[in-house]
Amino acid sequence: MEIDKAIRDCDDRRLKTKYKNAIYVIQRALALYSIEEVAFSFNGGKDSTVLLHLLRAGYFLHQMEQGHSNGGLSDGEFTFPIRTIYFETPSVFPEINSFTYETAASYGVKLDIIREDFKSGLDALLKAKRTRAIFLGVRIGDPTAVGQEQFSPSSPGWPPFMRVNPILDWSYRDVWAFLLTCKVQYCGLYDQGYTSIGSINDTIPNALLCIKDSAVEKQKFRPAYMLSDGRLERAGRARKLSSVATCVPATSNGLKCVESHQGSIQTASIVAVGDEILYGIIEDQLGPSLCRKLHSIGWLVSQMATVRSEADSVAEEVERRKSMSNLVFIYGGVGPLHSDVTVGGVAKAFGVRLAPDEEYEEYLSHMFGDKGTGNRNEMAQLPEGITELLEHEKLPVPLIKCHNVIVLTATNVDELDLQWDALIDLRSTNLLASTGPFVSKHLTTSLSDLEVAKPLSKISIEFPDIYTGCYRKSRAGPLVITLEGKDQETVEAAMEALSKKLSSGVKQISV
Ligand SMILES: Cc1cc2nc3c(=O)[nH]c(=O)nc-3n(C[C@H](O)[C@H](O)[C@H](O)COP(=O)(O)O)c2cc1C
Ligand SMILES: Nc1ncnc2c1ncn2[C@@H]1O[C@H](COP(=O)(O)OP(=O)(O)OP(=O)(O)O)[C@@H](O)[C@H]1O
Ligand SMILES: [Mg+2]
Repeated sequence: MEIDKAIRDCDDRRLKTKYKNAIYVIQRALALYSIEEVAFSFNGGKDSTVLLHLLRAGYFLHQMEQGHSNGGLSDGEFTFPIRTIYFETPSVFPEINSFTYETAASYGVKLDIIREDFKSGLDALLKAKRTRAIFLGVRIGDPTAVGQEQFSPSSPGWPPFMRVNPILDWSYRDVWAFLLTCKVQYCGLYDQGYTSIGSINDTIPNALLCIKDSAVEKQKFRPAYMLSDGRLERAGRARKLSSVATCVPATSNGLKCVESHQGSIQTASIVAVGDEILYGIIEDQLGPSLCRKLHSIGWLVSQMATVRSEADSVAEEVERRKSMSNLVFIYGGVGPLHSDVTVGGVAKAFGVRLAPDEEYEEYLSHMFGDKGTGNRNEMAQLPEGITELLEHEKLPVPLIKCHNVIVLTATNVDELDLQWDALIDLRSTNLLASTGPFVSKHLTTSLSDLEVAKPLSKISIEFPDIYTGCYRKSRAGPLVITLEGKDQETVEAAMEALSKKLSSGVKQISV
């Protein structure tokens, strides 16, 4: 088998180890699932090209182990036995598309073409054919790899199958070492400076490979394998635009909108991460405290959510909130433990990967001294290209800000106070500018909800800038009505009008 031979004959020890481990994962998958139950997701990209050849080798070696002396293939037989799916979209690069078809034809791969989005396509596939595991060319640097292992069940909300990622731990360099050592064909775009390929709408050649030659009019690029720092593999990929970005005037840096807002309403979302809160083992104290703090500076907290300690859950919530609020605060799940998935989830929400941050690492080594282990380095992995460190003399380690998402590391209210004071103090960033405090008026009444409903709704119509809210401490107790707004006179006028409407059973309380 030519791939296996090329690796055996080469003297790149690192590549040999990577190959051996990937083949091991493939063989375990083929032992766990029957050949009819597995599928390979192939799209002509460099990573899936690597995987195609690894699967060919892995299947061959698996067959040899099963006692087929020729790897189960009779002479001249070229049929690749694993069902192969390709999601073909109108925005695919024509070069990628033709490479996918041509490669499939060369290696006897029968392609199942799917022309739906990933989720619906997989749903239909699973309904039509029993598929328990899908091989993917996902690697650790990909935004989508956050939280994944070599065998990872599909995410909540996705059809159920096992994602098998044999090259998860391969670096950019490993991918090119493999393709060049095995002398296999790859898509021609990689020779034109493309280093990671999405769609024609979001991918350009990697500027780091640009050959600056003023004599030549058209820009030229070096081949992808010449990119020396694999962490910059995705530099030619545009950031994904959020589908709900219209809700607030979000800008590309997500923060311009927070600049000067005296009298206007700024909104914040709060996300707590922790299975313990959801199990009822501990009570979240930071959320309510943060609500009070934000309210005191005139911000509106539009949502407070608690999510599981799971990168996908964090990513989903942050993705939704970041485009609907001016700022998102997230806490819990920050650190080196297995359950500390918050920073990874934030990276995933923005479609970037985690990469080592030397400055942050420096802070951590000051803090932990020599006690650090490899885990400490993991803590210094931050969302690449979007992280700003918020430094303040009161903070031993800066806070992490990714566009409009702030990761708080506080574990109790005292620590939160400290971090809040630092954020307020960071005047240069104008992050948490006060938008003018809310003015609140409360009144209690012994009237029933039915009696109050109509007058109160009239007030909301007459005073559209005023928030009206009601609550009771018990079903039998009095009803407390709150009117709140930014303008003292309007709030007072609304309160007077309401008091008149509720002429009996009313007692105004001081604020
Ligand atoms: C076969 C297959 C299975 C996938 N399963 C999941 C999944 O379980 N969870 C998820 O969030 N995304 C899943 N995805 C989507 C990928 O994570 C990712 O969004 C996609 O490959 C696009 O990557 P790109 O943005 O790097 O081009 C799956 C994609 C494919 C092709
Ligand atoms: N349109 C698609 N059809 C089938 N599989 C896909 C598709 N898009 C992504 N995948 C799967 O997801 C994996 C990761 O995609 P990704 O774009 O990161 O890698 P790639 O396309 O192989 O290489 P590159 O990073 O250079 O684009 C692919 O290797 C493939 O297994
Ligand atoms: Mg790709």
